[in-house]
Amino acid sequence: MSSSSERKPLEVVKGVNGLDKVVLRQVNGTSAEVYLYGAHVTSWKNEHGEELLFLSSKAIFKPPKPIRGGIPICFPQFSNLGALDQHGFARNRFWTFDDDPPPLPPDANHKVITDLILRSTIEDLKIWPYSFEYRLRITLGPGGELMLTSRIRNTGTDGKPFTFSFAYHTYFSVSDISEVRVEGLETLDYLDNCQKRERFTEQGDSITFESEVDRIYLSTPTKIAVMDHEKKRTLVMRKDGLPDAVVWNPWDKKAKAMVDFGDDEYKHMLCVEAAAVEKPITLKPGEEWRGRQELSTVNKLLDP
Ligand SMILES: O=P(O)(O)OC[C@H]1O[C@H](O)[C@H](O)[C@@H](O)[C@@H]1O
Repeated sequence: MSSSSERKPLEVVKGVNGLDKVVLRQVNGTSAEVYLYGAHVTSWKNEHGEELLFLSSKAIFKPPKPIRGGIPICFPQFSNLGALDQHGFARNRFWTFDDDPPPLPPDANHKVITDLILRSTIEDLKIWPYSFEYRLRITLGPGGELMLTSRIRNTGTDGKPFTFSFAYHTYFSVSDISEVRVEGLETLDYLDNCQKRERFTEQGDSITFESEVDRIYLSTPTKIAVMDHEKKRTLVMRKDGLPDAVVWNPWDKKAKAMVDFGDDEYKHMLCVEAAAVEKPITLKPGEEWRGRQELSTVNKLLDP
């Protein structure tokens, strides 16, 4: 077993079914992994090696099926809000290393960074007739904070603008969904996918879970906290350029209906998805959009 000092901060290895993945490691023992397939983060571990993201034991690492868990990228369409397949095609594509990354920020020296890139292909243009370049920067900070920064540019030369919706579809690992509380979404309006996507207002002082939840919270604060009572741990999401937040737990019935999801796994996961849904983003040729989320943990329950 190589010691942490020998293990490289950034390494490309073969993952499940021989799919390439990038492993990012910090000296404090934190780590993250991202598959080139879907630019899909599948692991984010704290300094004790505890996994903070949920990955289904039945996840199918076989294109074109998206990986169930981790952080799927929903682009250029969230859910069924458009003519494409559910959540668009970015999560079903092989991304490449951005071999010409933009210059690193001045404070990069203690961060581990990898850039992945997706460009429109001839095939993609048939289903979504817009040229784009999508750069995803994944950063593991010195304290183990995990940051995803998406830069999406309209590279079209035909003068055509394009419009897209987007989400980082983050699956958090939780001890017991009935012991989880979400802070930061109180009093907000949401669209309830379990009630024909009708608009409601959140009444609770925090969100708890006793049944299926599938809500698009609108114009949310930049910080959302997921409290795991059993672990006495708070998962903190900070986001920028992503005004909405989707909260999803399939509960028992939907769990049983998903082949790539264990019947009881709904008890140990919660999706909180930084998103741009209510107001899709329009880019003219040459324009670039940036959407960022940073995940971190606090080893206590933050006061409401
Ligand atoms: O099964 P998927 O295509 O990955 O979608 C999984 C879930 O994603 C989001 O959370 C949507 O709000 C849900 O309605 C959907 O069921």
